[in-house]
Amino acid sequence: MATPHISAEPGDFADTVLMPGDPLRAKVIADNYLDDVREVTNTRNMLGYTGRYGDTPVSVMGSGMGIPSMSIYAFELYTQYEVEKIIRVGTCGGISPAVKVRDIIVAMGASTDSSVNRTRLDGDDFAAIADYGLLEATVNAARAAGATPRVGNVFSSELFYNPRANFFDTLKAHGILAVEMEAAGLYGVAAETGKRAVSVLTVSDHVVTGASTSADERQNSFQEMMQVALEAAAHTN
Ligand SMILES: O=P(O)(O)O[C@H]1O[C@H](CO)[C@@H](O)[C@H]1O
Ligand SMILES: O=c1cc[nH]c(=O)[nH]1
Repeated sequence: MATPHISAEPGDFADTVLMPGDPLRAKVIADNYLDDVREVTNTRNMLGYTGRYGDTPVSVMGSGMGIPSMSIYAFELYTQYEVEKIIRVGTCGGISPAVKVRDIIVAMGASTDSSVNRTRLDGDDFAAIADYGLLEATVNAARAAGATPRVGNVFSSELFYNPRANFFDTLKAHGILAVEMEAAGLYGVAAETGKRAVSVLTVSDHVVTGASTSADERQNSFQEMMQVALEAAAHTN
């Protein structure tokens, strides 16, 4: 039975779904990392695939950009397709001076200017946090791959082009590692539905220093992040 936004049948998704923002990235992941792959949804071109990573069934599907889009897909995957774990695999802009382009960031928490989680809590603040088991598996997988993951708080911004004066300075002063646009929404949906989530991000550019990655570097760091996310999927109960 399809949902308004996903055309898959019950049982088409694996227990764990990797979600990049870009649906074409989902296709790249499916084509390059999964065996026995089949497309399970393509409504609105938001492509989704299910296959195997080694012995582990894994799905991958685009989330689109921003908390509203991620929230729709995550909610339907958790509540209609028995998905238990979502691993967001995305890009982010570095904020902290401790963070460099190509670094892997694991979002332990996600602050936001979005009101979605306050809506859930009738106006109260909500600490949007990753599932600890997924976080630990992701950090372990990154270390095993020889990377030094940065683990901490990111900011999920409603606006990519944010007009607030001193916006990045304020985030930096509060220890925010990086800015992106979905993690706080994903963590809110996971909490609401009693499911699990983590966000692993590669730093594509540094919004404070102005450093950026070449297309090749972006591709390499994305591949490293994918391996980390897939290993975490394979090693989380
Ligand atoms: O690379 P993805 O996963 O799309 O993530 C980042 O890139 C998009 C903005 O360019 C936003 O979705 C942001 O969160
Ligand atoms: O949301 C994002 C993603 C990458 N870089 C940014 O500056 N913002």
